[in-house]
Amino acid sequence: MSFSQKVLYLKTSQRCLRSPWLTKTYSFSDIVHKKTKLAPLQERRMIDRFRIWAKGGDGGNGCTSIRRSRHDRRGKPDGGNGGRGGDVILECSPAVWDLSGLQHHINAKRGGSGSSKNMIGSRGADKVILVPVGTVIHLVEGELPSAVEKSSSSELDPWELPGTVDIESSEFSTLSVPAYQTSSEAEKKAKFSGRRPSAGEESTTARRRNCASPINSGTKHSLSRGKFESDHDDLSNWEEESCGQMEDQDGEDAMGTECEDELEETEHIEYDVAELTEQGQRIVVARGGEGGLGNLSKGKASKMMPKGANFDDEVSDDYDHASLGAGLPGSEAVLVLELKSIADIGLVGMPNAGKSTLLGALSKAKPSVGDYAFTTLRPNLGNLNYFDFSLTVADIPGLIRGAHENRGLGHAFLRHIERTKVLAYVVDLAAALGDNKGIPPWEQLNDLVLELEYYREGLTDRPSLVVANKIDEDGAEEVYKELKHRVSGVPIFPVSAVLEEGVPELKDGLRMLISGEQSNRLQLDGIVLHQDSAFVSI
Ligand SMILES: Nc1nc2c(ncn2[C@@H]2O[C@H](COP(=O)(O)OP(=O)(O)OP(=O)(O)O)[C@@H](O)[C@H]2O)c(=O)[nH]1
Repeated sequence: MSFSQKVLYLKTSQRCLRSPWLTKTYSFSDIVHKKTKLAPLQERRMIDRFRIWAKGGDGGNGCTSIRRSRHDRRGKPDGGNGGRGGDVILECSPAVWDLSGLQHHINAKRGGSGSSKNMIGSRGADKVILVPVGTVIHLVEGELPSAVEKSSSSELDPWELPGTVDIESSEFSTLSVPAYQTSSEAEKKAKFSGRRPSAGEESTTARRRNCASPINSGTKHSLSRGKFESDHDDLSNWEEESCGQMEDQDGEDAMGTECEDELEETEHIEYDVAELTEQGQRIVVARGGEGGLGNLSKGKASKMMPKGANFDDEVSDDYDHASLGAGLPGSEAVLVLELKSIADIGLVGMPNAGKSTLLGALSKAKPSVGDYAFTTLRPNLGNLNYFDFSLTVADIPGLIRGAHENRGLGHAFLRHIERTKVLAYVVDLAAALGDNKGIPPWEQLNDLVLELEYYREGLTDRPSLVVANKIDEDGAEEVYKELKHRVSGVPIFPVSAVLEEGVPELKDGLRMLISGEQSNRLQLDGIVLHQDSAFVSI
């Protein structure tokens, strides 16, 4: 008996021992491994809220290098600057349906270190994350996201120079950082954007840049300088480098503790700071840190100091040559992404009311249709075309009582309704007919309005109409008459989505709501729930 056969035998015998009710001795092949059948809801639940931690790539370290020759024994500095770290970018793409493909922690690449002969380190690669159309960004920590032009990262200039000698530049985007208050606005911007603050900005608490965000530990970098022998006798050209020799000194010094104290904040979310609504739209959520300066640029930077000021004297404490050479950490941000579909018309209704079938009849969309509840797990979008313009229709997953308390798909679809201009309440005329145990259409409407209002007050306060679906079913005509009797204030369209009957009239009705010719709203006052009905069979 081979080893694997022994293992199988042991497993089988153990299984038999654990199951005393089994009288028959099962051979291994008799044991059927049944795959548990998952409900469709469990299989592909839509993720429309997701928390991410984004971190821009750290800047590469500057290089310290001296180039000597037989004609120049003392040598000249020729260390290149470190490359800028990559950005974390969110890109809007219609190819993505929900936020399930995302990861919680997203890091862009670090910039390359500079090298001798004034060679600049490579720019760290951006991390581009695709998110669906209609993604709204809420900010928990970090800097506000900033929009970028519609261009792919490959088109970005790979030789984009880090701050280098332009240390007084203030052209960087003026992003505000609401959650953390520090001594000056300028320092605050620099701290979170991962850029090197200008000399003026650095004056008081320059070392704080080492704790660029509350997520960073107070890790301090210092450059171990290369040792140069100026009286070297070798007549050939040679170079000595100490590129990227960085030491991480763990443990917190006094300044680190100060930083942490300063940044202690309770979580405070800024809602709706940005949204991605168009294909290709890009937003930078975490910026890469600037690269450190090579010793060539450091020399130039010191020459740019105001006359009379000595570079070393002025900033020796906090902003010395060593720290200039270290790449700055990338900025960090904690965000909550939320998906809210954008559509002109939202089809709202109970499960199985026929919303998906109706969307298919109104547009060329082909959503999945099933005779079980919650066939639709994510909003399906379709285009409703008129001869002169077109509208977007969203089939929003079925709503049940208690959805505002997150029952059923709950908030997963309620938030999608927020971004529709017009509501079409789809009711099933046949829900309570004969043996069907559903609820009558007027009660369906009452529940729908209640759920929307419980979720967010005023959500139903937008132009609406009622689609009385399944008019083709036996007895549905009478229910429709009763419905018209009980519901007032909104137009009601009898429709058979399956047979596409009544669809042209419905299209005209929707058009009038969108154009503003009609602005009826469905309100609870307009629904009569209890009255003597002639339809005892319901
Ligand atoms: N007789 C009849 N049946 C219809 C009509 N419209 C839809 N149905 C049927 O009703 C069932 C549910 O249709 P769907 O379009 O999946 O309903 P839904 O409202 O999208 O359902 P959820 O995805 O659960 O929200 C399917 O079996 C359809 O064939 C109609 O006009 N007449």
